[in-house]
Amino acid sequence: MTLWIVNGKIWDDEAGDLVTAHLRVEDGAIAAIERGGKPDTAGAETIDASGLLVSAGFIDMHVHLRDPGFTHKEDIASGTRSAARGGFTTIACMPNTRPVTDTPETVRYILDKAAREGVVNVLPIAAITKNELGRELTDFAALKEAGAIGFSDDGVGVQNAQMMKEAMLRARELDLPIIAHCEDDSLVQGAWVTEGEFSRRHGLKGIPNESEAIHVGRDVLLAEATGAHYHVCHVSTEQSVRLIRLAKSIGVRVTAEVCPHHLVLSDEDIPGMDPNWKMNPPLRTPRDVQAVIEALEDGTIDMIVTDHAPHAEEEKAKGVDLAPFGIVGFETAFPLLYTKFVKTGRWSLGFLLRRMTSDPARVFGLKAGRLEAGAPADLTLIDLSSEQTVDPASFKSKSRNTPFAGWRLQGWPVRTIVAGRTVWQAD
Ligand SMILES: NC(=O)N[C@@H](CC(=O)O)C(=O)O
Ligand SMILES: [Zn+2]
Ligand SMILES: [Zn+2]
Repeated sequence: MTLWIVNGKIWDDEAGDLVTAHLRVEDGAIAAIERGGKPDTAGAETIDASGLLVSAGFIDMHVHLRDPGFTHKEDIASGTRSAARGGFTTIACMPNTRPVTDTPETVRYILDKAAREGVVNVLPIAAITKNELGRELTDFAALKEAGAIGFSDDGVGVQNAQMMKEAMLRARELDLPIIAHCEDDSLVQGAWVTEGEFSRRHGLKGIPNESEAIHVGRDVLLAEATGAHYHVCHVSTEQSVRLIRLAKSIGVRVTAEVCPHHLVLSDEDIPGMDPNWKMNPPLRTPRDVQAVIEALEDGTIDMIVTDHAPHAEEEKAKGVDLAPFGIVGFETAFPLLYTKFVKTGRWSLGFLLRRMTSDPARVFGLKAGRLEAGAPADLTLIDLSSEQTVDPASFKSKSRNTPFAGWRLQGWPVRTIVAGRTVWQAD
């Protein structure tokens, strides 16, 4: 079956600009990209993308689908629809579910349910330790065999260095990454905001930057010693950036990600005791925000991820001390970054797209993420001129925990295509 997507604009790296192109899709894959001219679409299904950006579908290597076990927050059906609305076509889900994704059965449950009820590609990440308790490693080989693409105890840090070293040795043997949530528990002690202006003004205990960076420092040394691919989750501090930059400069196999909220918000933006501004890692100081932006720009940080972390309204309503950490991310990520960094002239559109498509694909060895013949026809169509106000009530996610409600943003996805099939379209 042939599908043509005609008259769209694609980013051309050589030209450093948008050019008009027509994409021919055959059997779920991109068969050809024709620049300019008028394609012969006779008899084929055709999508007119006039006035729209056509990008490779976004890839998000850090998300929480809450399935199994916390399906009142999100499930695979709602989470993948939320992803599709945000323009994401491949997502990697974290194992802090119930049960924790620490057995081949749970990995298979996720893949089976995603195949039946999901609308985008779902890549399961399995736990490093059983029940994410940090006491005993999971069976990495069996988890890989079942379909896990990497290992993480996201939600908590692996506190024991020997445990982490052993994990890296085993991951190295299987050629899969360790994807680390970096947090030293002994340095955190119940705080919910960073040490900074906000915590001082309100007399709150703060989460110090070292609680993250101390794990990064430890783990790049372990990655150097073991040769494992070590990927740092949601980098938020200047100190972590410095360590990753140093490790990369000496050839350690380290890669890293950053979330939109850590690029756009600092602790000084927190309006008050609002649980929708509570996430882990916390919003850091303006100096840290500058450091992670520069790190993303110079390649120290490889990619953007949302860390989509849905929580139910009644859970977030418990107040800042009791509410769980986390904010939803899929449905605001692109317009937020387009508005804040591309519209303002700081980044080219091509740069933003790369960090959301081909860079995660390169780091994790995925076939998607590129607009080229032979690649899967996972595509996102975006109206770069459309302006909308963020309305959590419109989210496809089951949860609404966002600090961006009411923000006026530009550059909204309008249609998401996975393997040549439209999985979401704006009304
Ligand atoms: N980021 C968060 O604030 N929360 C995540 C856990 C995590 O990513 O560490 C969650 O699962 O809710
Ligand atoms: Zn985490
Ligand atoms: Zn997470």
